[in-house]
Amino acid sequence: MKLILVGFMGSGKTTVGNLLAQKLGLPYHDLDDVIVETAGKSIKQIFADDGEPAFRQLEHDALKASLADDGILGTGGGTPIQAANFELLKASDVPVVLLDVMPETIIARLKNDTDRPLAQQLGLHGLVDLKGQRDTLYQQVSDFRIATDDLTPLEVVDAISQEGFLKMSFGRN
Ligand SMILES: Nc1ncnc2c1ncn2[C@@H]1O[C@H](COP(=O)(O)OP(=O)(O)OP(=O)(O)O)[C@@H](O)[C@H]1O
Ligand SMILES: O=C(O)C1=C[C@@H](O)[C@@H](O)[C@H](O)C1
Ligand SMILES: [Mg+2]
Repeated sequence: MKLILVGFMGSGKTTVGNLLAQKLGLPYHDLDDVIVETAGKSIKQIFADDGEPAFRQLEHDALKASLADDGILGTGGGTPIQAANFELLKASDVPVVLLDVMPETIIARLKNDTDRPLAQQLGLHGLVDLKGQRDTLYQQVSDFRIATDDLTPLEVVDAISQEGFLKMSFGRN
């Protein structure tokens, strides 16, 4: 991989990752999509049938397999929180960018979402607590942080593109 995006649900990893990959002419890989393809069912269905631990094992296997691929990787919101995944991300020499969001932004972006099982289980305020529990790990795993609350997805792409590591990795802007 050339760049990895991490951040909480609704931070924009999938949206921004797709746009960034398009801009750079690189493939985009979304870890949640890799998991769905491998399992042959939706994330919601994996949680319902097999439980969260089974989902986390699939997620770990997908991360390990994907790191060797070329392109941009958008992780799942919980990916860096699992210790083994945190170690994999820290050990890789791929720049990790944290897309950050304030609680109000998460609530605004996910209020009509029905596909994220944790959002359904915890409710919007439970989600905000979960983000608080995860924030330190998101920060520790990442090389660079962007506060996305007041940026459009394209502005987030521009902010990433302006970073030195991107020029180094891609040799262009
Ligand atoms: N910068 C932004 N400004 C406004 N809306 C955004 C922005 N980024 C993402 N969104 C919107 O927020 C919602 C969630 O975005 P997205 O699916 O990209 O998040 P994610 O980080 O991939 O979440 P998950 O971890 O659950 O996969 C989408 O409806 C998307 O259009
Ligand atoms: O934050 C999380 O733990 C999750 C985020 C999504 O991307 C999915 O990976 C799944 O819904 C779990
Ligand atoms: Mg996503």
